[in-house]
Amino acid sequence: MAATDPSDGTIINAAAAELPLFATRHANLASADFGAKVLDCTDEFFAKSERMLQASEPVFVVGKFDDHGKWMDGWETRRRRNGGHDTAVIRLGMPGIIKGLDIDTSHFTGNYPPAASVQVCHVQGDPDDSTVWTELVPASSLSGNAHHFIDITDTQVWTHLRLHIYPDGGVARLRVYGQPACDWSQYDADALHEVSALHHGGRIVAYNNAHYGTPFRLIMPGRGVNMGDGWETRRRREPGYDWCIIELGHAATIEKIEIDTAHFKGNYPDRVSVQGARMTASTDESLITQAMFWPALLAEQKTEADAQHFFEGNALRQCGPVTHVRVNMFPDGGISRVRLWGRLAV
Ligand SMILES: NC(=O)NC(NC(N)=O)C(=O)[O-]
Repeated sequence: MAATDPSDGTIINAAAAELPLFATRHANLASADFGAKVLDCTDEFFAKSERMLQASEPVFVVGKFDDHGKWMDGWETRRRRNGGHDTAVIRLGMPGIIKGLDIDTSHFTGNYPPAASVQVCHVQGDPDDSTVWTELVPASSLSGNAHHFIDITDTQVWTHLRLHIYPDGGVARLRVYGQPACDWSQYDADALHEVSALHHGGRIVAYNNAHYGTPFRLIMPGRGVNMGDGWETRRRREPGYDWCIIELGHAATIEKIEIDTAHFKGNYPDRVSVQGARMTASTDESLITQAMFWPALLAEQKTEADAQHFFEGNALRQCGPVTHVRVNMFPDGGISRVRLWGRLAV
């Protein structure tokens, strides 16, 4: 099936498409890893709705059956005989602005739903009968055993989704890519905060290369689980170095930096450095053009394999409040996590 331009919201069949930009730059807010949960669903006879939120890629296990029928890796309802359609209500792991969706019907061939739609809401706590739902994706055709990437241009913060499938069937994974929102008014303005963290609104803006791994994992909570859980570039065969730009969730004066090379042993960078900049606009284009002047926050430092490196005090150069940082790896390699703690700037 031919891929079509996602900018008009057209659904794309992944079999013919590269991953869209939103899926490479944003975290999946509907991932069980972040605490996303299915709160309610009309039916889950064949396969539990919670499987739809697993971070792992869906699998098909030949010959695996349970008491209900064929074991399927996703959410699957029974065949409806009396009209109506199935729904599932999902609480996102973090409230956020949704940039794109993937309704993934991988391995559902004779039992995928022919259409789906998505509604969203923003509520304190969980939705109830009085909740007003807003349509995010109108009823759209699905095909079997395929990704359906849907570009979203909305700017509001949402807490929950309601997935409708028409009339019934199976969805392997629902992925909701977006930018977590952080309400800084709830935080102590004088304390030190991890301003680069994903859950604090940190964002990977750009990088020169990410042949292996996924750069947004750099700003995830916790330590990496394996070498795939981080940012890794291809082997550099020409002069230069690799870099990645992180937009902080809040402008801050940086007091502490962590570079964690967990699991990178034969491919950790020889050296790292960090630069900072205060930007007025946050579009990718303006960053690239303004990137001529990036004062050093952390001069080049030798790194070690599979280790956390902490830099604070005199190890850091002060350059005032920054909104963005640029992490450099010399000449190339892999980093699992980057964390920057700072005092919030006004
Ligand atoms: N072979 C099947 O998958 N059949 C049924 N589904 C499961 N999971 O057994 C069905 O009717 O959709």
